[in-house]
Amino acid sequence: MPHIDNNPSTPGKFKMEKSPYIHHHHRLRWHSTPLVKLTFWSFIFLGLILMFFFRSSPSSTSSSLSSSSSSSPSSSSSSDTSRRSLRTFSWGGPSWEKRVRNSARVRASNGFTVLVTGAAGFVGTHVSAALKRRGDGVLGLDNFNDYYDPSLKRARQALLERSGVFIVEGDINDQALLKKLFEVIPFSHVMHLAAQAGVRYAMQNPGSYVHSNIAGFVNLLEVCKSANPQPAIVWASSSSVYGLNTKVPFSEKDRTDQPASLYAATKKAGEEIAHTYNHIYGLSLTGLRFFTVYGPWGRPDMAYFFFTKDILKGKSIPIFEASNHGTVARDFTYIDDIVKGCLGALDTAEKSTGSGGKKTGSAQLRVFNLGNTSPVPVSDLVSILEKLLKVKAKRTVMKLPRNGDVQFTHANISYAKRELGYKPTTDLQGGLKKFVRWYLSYYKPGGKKSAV
Ligand SMILES: O=C(O)[C@H]1O[C@H](OP(=O)(O)OP(=O)(O)OC[C@H]2O[C@@H](n3ccc(=O)[nH]c3=O)[C@H](O)[C@@H]2O)[C@H](O)[C@@H](O)[C@@H]1O
Repeated sequence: MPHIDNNPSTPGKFKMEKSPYIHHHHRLRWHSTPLVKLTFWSFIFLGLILMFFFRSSPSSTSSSLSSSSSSSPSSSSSSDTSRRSLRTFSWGGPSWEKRVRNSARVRASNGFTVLVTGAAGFVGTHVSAALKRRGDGVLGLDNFNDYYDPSLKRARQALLERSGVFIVEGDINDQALLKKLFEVIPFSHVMHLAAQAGVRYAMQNPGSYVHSNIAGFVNLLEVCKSANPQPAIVWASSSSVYGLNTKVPFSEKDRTDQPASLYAATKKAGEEIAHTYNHIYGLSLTGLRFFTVYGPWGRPDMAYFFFTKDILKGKSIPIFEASNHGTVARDFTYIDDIVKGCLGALDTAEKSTGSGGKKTGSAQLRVFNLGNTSPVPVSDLVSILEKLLKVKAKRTVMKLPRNGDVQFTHANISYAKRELGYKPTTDLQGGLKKFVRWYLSYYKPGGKKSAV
């Protein structure tokens, strides 16, 4: 976030700081020249305007930022980022508070009160809807950034609204907003899914990953540790933390100190940060390492999604392969299975132990793989899509770019099975069938929506 201190110092500022105190006689000299006086006061005036501009973002506004580009992640620029940083959100007031309370109202006996960050995102929408369906109180939070087409996020929001879930518009970096939410609702759980996602985009906009996945996460944990009662937190880590690990299938005990992308490094940092907050403040924390989640209402920046769009358009699709024609594969995991894993993690999360910002005993700290245990080569993913779409893809085989991608992922899920009762039941063929059905109805030719 741009800060007033980050503005380059002006010559006037420099003179202001140095001259009056260190070289007193110089100060007298400049004040004798009208031109110097004019320049001096112009800088003061400019400085005041700048100060007013930055300070006038009220505390009820947040620094959005997290991300990036317009519809395509590749079109971002630093000016985009700073423009977004100044985006404001309005929140507060009696009718806003009423919507917050209604949304968070628990309907089932022993139901939870869950704050879902990233609720307009792919996983966030599905998890919020599932929690609401079973009678938990759910409040969403999302900054609706334009990393990918925000109209899809708005459509998900409308979907949730119909089931009674209100999404507060704001950023996880906005401490005043988070504090306010905890003042209004004593959340029993936080499902933290807000993040800057995407492996390859991290090379174009590294700051957005640090801002959302590290600074935003720390800000959220700061508010949670001071809340009374402290909530239990379940949050999204990533299969990418295994990085260059070659031992398969990936087990939670394997090394995760060789991330291949900044994205992976920020998720790994999140796991270490979780350890710290658990250790110092007694926060109950569960990290879920998602393995390439796909399905209806998915993310347009992911391969299965834009392959579908491009196959339908007759545009060629780049299929990555490793050196020596090595297969690139992913343990694609269907959204409904991931949702079950998220609910299982919430249901088995123990209470945090801290109070008044102080730890009173040890608390639960867990990390689970949520995968499908069945890696599929990317070329097979394309073949399945061709059959479902009844269109032949124009394939362009390319070398796996050296920008963060790993060659394969494969989850060992026995720990999640034992502790969370996690058992994926949808294979890639069945899951893509549901995705394609959704895609075709959402982006109906002649319909209102156009594929991003
Ligand atoms: O499992 C995870 O933790 C991660 O899964 C995905 O990352 P990724 O597996 O790279 O998903 P895609 O970008 O959809 O790529 C899927 C596969 O298609 C390949 N691909 C991608 C893009 C492309 O143009 N061509 C291509 O062959 C990739 O190498 C990869 O093997 C998500 O984008 C991340 O946010 C998430 O954290």
